Amino acid sequence: MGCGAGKVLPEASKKGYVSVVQSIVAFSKAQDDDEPRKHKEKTKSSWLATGSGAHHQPPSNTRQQALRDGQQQDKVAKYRAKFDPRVTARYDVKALIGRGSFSRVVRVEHRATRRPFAIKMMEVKAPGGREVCASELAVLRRVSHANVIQLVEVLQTPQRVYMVLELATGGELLDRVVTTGRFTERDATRALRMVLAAVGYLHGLGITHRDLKPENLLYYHPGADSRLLVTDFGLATFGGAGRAKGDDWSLRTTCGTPEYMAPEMVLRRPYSCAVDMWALGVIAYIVLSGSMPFEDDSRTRLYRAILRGKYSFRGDPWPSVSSPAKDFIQHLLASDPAARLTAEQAIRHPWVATMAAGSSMRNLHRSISQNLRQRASRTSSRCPSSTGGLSRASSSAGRGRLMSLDRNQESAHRDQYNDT
Ligand SMILES: Nc1ncnc2c1ncn2[C@@H]1O[C@H](COP(=O)(O)OP(=O)(O)OP(=O)(O)O)[C@@H](O)[C@H]1O
Repeated sequence: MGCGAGKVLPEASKKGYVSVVQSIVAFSKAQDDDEPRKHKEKTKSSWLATGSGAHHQPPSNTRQQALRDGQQQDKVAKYRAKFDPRVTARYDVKALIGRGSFSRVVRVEHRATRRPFAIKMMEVKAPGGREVCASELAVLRRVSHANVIQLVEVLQTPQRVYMVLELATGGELLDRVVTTGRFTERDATRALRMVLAAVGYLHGLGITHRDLKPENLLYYHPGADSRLLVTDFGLATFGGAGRAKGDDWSLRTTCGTPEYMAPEMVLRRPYSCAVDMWALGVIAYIVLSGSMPFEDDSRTRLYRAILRGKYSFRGDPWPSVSSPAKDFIQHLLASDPAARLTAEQAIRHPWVATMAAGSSMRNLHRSISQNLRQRASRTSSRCPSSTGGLSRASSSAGRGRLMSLDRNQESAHRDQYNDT
């Protein structure tokens, strides 16, 4: 999922939006370690770890556990030292949650209130960092919705921006699918309704997310009644969604994660917020089956499959999945963006609206988990450095998040894939 070399920057933040940020502290000077970051490393758990991942393995003895605890403490101390003292005066850094392409995310506690938060520290001096940060901030300052991660405060230095965010402790969407032991179409609709509510809200504000995928959907808390939150607005942009119907075709930058990219984006045609709805179709397919509708080691073949709209409902658990669920996916994975469901229409689709009334009791958990594990072991045998997770595995295979293709690659790219 990491943004590799060759990225083109997203649009800079737009002015004129009212900020929901409670306070902004602009620091005049800052300490900076400027440590070069060679690769993205995530330390949090993933659904894969229920099978073979290191993060979930039980300690073989207490000495090893103590060693691990010590290592974790060292890491926290290291991260704490990287934070500007004015930030640590306000927030106590408790644990490292993960790292993104331009960011480190830590769990913190507000010293005065003892309330927990996440701080996403972004390197604005890194190439591309300023733009990603500006996009994310522009969007986060504008939004306030139960299913969208909430920005609480922004602290900044010349080198870094510290976004204080509400803390999501419930794990990623697929973690929950795997760990609950029971997963039905009703559960899938429950999750998708929350995502659709968020996406409908964003599109209504004229915001296109452009990187919707299961890893960017986090549960607020571990309980069964938790809200699901859309996160990671680094590629989000204003435009393409002005009328919330996907008829504002003003976006052009090719970006996102290849497996989730809509055909019009693959073709580098002007696109709209309908690209988010395609990504939701991919997410729905994954959530119901544990497999990807479009997947290939070769980026060329992957894009061709996307352009052909070539996916199938073969193999487990598809025979057990209801026709309305498949119909829902088909209306999102519609090659013609104008024919694709909008968020508003998707939430009214009979499968979603009835919460899969006709098929809610079938337990799909076993097949989904099996497919996820099989995919993970296939990926890790091809690229042993993979730490697991759908996108992380993809990333190791060289198919992580893209910001854009170079302008001069544009026509060659279109010729290469537009052969269907
Ligand atoms: N508010 C939050 N609460 C809990 N965990 C979070 C929060 N925000 C981000 N994370 C986690 O922190 C990690 C890093 O997230 P971040 O958004 O910085 O990068 P990313 O999306 O993983 O990578 P990239 O920047 O390449 O897209 C992820 O594992 C993410 O799930």
